[in-house]
Amino acid sequence: MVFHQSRHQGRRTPAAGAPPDPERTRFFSVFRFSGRALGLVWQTSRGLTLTIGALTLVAGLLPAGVAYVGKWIVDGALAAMEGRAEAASLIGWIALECTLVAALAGAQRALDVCQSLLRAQLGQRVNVIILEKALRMELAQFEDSEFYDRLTRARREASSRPLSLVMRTFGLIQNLIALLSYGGLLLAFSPLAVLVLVLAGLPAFVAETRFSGEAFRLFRWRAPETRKRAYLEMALAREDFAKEVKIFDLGPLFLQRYRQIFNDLYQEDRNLTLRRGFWGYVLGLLGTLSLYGAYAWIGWSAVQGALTIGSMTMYFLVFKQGQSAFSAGLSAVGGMFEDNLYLSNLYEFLEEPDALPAGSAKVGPKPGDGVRFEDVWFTYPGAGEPALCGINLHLKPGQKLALVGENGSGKTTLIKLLTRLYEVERGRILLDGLALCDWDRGRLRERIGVIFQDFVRYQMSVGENIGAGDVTAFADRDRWQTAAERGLAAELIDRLPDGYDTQLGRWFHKGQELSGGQWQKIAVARALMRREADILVLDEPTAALDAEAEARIFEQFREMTQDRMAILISHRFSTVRQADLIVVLRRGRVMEQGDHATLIQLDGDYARLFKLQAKGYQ
Ligand SMILES: Nc1ncnc2c1ncn2[C@@H]1O[C@H](COP(=O)(O)OP(=O)(O)OP(=O)(O)O)[C@@H](O)[C@H]1O
Repeated sequence: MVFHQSRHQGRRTPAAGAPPDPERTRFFSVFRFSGRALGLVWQTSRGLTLTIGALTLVAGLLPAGVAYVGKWIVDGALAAMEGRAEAASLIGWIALECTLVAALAGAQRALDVCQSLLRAQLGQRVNVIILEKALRMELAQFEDSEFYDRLTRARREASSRPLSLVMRTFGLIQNLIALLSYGGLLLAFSPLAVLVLVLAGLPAFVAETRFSGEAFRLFRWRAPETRKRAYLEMALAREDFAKEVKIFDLGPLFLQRYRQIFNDLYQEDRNLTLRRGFWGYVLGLLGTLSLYGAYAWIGWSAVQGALTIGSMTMYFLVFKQGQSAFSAGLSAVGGMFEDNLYLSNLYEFLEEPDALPAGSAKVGPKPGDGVRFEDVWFTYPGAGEPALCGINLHLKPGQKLALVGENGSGKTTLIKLLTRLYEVERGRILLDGLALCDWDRGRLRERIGVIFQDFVRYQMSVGENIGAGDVTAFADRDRWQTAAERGLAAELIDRLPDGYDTQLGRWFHKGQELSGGQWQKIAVARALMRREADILVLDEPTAALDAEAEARIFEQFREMTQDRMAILISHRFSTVRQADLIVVLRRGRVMEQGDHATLIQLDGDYARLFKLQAKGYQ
């Protein structure tokens, strides 16, 4: 964890007199996502999208109708009071008004219902799109913290934003329709009144748009802080951290950092919220002033006899509602701007390049040639030094290779390249005479069974933990059993309360925790699920096993892999010495290679380390 780094690093704070803010020039371009969001919603549910469209139209038109009928009711009542008309004629207008209001309420409620249904479907759809994309990406991308931020940002907000954008678009249309119909009514009074209505709402809109852009920039800048906070929350609240956090009494320190990050973020939030609130109020006042100005004007016209009382009440209502429709429309535009900004995160993530395309070969030109590393170089993204430098190796079918070397010498990296989790930077790795990148990805995976030292402890049943080694037999109980027996896990599984159905881990109800060595046995069984694999790789799988279990596993392993290739990474020389080929790595280079006898004779690194360990047992 690196916390000392300044949180303002890499930020662009707009300075006075600075060249045009790129964020601002992006103001209009961000609207490019509106179409894509609409497309997404349309593909999610055409029926719901169409229904929402129709309801929007109805809900937009009805309010003006309500205002208009209101005028007839007031005028009718006045005429009846003055004896100019029958009071009974009012009933028809009132019934119509009642119907219109009921229809409007119905349309609004139906809109809410459709929106809820669409929200659930769309949230799921966007999450699936994000996860599918994540599956297509390279491991290296996951290890890049900026990529991880993009993924987190996309996941955090993007599932709700497309719907929000579409609902706001519909809301905007609804308000525009309402506004046009109000405008139509108000025009009969005075075109100037329409202009006042429009102008009074503009400043609030400009301010709102500005603030929402600012809120978005805060959101983006904060991704690293948010990640740190999430990490600290995890370290403080998760069971697998609890042991160390308690023993080392790290809780108060972590909590203090957690608070500090919040305080920094809160300062910025508070600032923005206060400014937003202040300007919202001041500019909103302008609207209130124009409303009462218009009331005075309309009232004065009625007093002058230019308007009937019914028309006066209608214009009052129309102006008031027109104003709220206008500001609702404008804030919908502001919200759309914000939604677009957030959606740009989603599309930015989705536009990340996929993993490099693989070839389609299912067999190589030299079957039986085994694995060759030819002058292989590799540097981790962002690392100063290469992790592997000019590796040359040849492993033939039936041969067992042991990789030894100090920590960080490149053993695991070599396996990651062999399994194509990373691409070689220079040189090539050949299987049966064909470069790995030309192999069909699925075929390559079938041929290699691997278990890494940091294997995953799936919070699933024991059987599924083993079955994960071969998805085609994920639920095949016979295969679980065979693999478990070979991995020496069968005995421990039999002692578990529900055998292969025992839930492992502590996340779920009745979860059973295993010891480190027991988990390793399960992991070894997982690697042994790959019956078809002719290259088996065990990256320090036995570090937590007792000596007897280790010896038995390797015996099994040798038997199983008689005609296959096996690669073993281990710091235990008692196991390593049995390999046909031992490769000693140091700082990414092959220092020595040969079998045990040759290397002992060479009297180099291997011989020194071997003797050191042997001495420990004397
Ligand atoms: N994901 C990564 N990103 C950047 N550098 C890495 C990454 N993984 C390993 N390295 C670096 O690459 C070098 C080789 O690491 P590797 O994991 O291959 O060592 P190893 O020989 O397997 O070590 P160990 O015996 O400790 O498991 C190390 O210097 C390490 O710091």
